[in-house]
Amino acid sequence: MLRQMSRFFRSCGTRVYSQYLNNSYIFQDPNLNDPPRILITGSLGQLGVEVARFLRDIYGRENVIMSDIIKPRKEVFNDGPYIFADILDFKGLQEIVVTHRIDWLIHFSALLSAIGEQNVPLAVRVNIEGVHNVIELAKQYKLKLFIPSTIGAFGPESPRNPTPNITIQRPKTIYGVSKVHAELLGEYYFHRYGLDFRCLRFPGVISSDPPGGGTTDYAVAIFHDVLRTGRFECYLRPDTRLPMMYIKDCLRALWEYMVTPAAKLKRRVYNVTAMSFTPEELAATIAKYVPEIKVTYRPDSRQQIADSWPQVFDDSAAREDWSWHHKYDIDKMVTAMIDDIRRQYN
Ligand SMILES: NC(=O)C1=CN([C@@H]2O[C@H](COP(=O)(O)OP(=O)(O)OC[C@H]3O[C@@H](n4cnc5c(N)ncnc54)[C@H](O)[C@@H]3O)[C@@H](O)[C@H]2O)C=CC1
Ligand SMILES: CC(=O)[C@H](N)C(=O)O
Repeated sequence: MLRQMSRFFRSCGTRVYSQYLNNSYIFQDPNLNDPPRILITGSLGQLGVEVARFLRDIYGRENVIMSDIIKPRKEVFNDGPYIFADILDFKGLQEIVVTHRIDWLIHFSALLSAIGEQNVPLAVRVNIEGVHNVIELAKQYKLKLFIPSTIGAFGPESPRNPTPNITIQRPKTIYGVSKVHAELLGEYYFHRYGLDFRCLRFPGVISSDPPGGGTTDYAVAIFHDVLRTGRFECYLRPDTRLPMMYIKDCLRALWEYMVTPAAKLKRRVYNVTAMSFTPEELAATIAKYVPEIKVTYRPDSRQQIADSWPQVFDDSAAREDWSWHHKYDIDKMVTAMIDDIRRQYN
């Protein structure tokens, strides 16, 4: 149904289609008549599956190629092009870009903050060598390159409330170090070679898909546990405030940023966010809909990571330069998540 609507609106022209997608906000996407061919690396993770679905609805199923090193679920495999791509294999990536005539590269492959600390050498390879490969590839084939960064690119010496777009960045995880590296390398390639590098620093992203080993994952796990059992044991202290965003805002931020004309961008790396809350505040909001909820707290090593991250993220530069605005606050996100997860379990 969504696909049929998308086709209908697309046939009406850019303006109408964009209005339909954004509801109240008309966003001009000049790519609709000649859709880009998009490769997503690490596409079987929490964000990749959703981003692929979102972009396929806009640009057509065949134009968005999902890739990863793991075997896809049947539904993912049947939903559109899926190929094996190891981001450590430069020649293999070259072959994919050439064979599939890729225009945009969305680079999601990474080891997240908590899992990265458990295997630093692998995180260095995937998060740093992987970026070297995709950035060279993007330069060689003149691709538009999106690499997400994170609130984890800041550290204890950064101002935490709020954390501005430009400030001191001394992260204390290999994940954060690798993301600062990607931000700086991307900016360098933009200035030195004119590479169309784009990077958003996302906060914790909340969706019903399983997260990949981060510090903000509690805000996803709590919904699954509470809706199944009524209970949740949180690995962060109840007062740990972190910036967050619902998946639908994340998808729209990524797309709106990708189609913003280069002339409007005053920088290549932007903070984006939607809300900030603590586990205690999240539990209280869920309790409005699931009154029997019982949450206990047992902080582990992820507490130290969270304590070094921003509490409130200042994304005013994105709001000024390309009109970024979120639509989901904590209440709207909680009701959407409860609906999403109830549908999954029914
Ligand atoms: N989920 C979140 O809350 C946030 C995510 N991000 C960034 O967004 C991107 C995607 O995040 P998620 O989907 O949550 O991560 P995830 O951990 O769920 O997925 C990462 C994917 O990378 C793949 N991968 C690992 N090694 C690979 C290799 N050698 N070659 C190809 N693929 C490989 C994995 O198989 C996995 O499917 C990451 O770069 C992450 O840093 C940034 C901020 C917040
Ligand atoms: C905020 C992120 O980058 C990620 N979800 C993590 O917690 O590692």
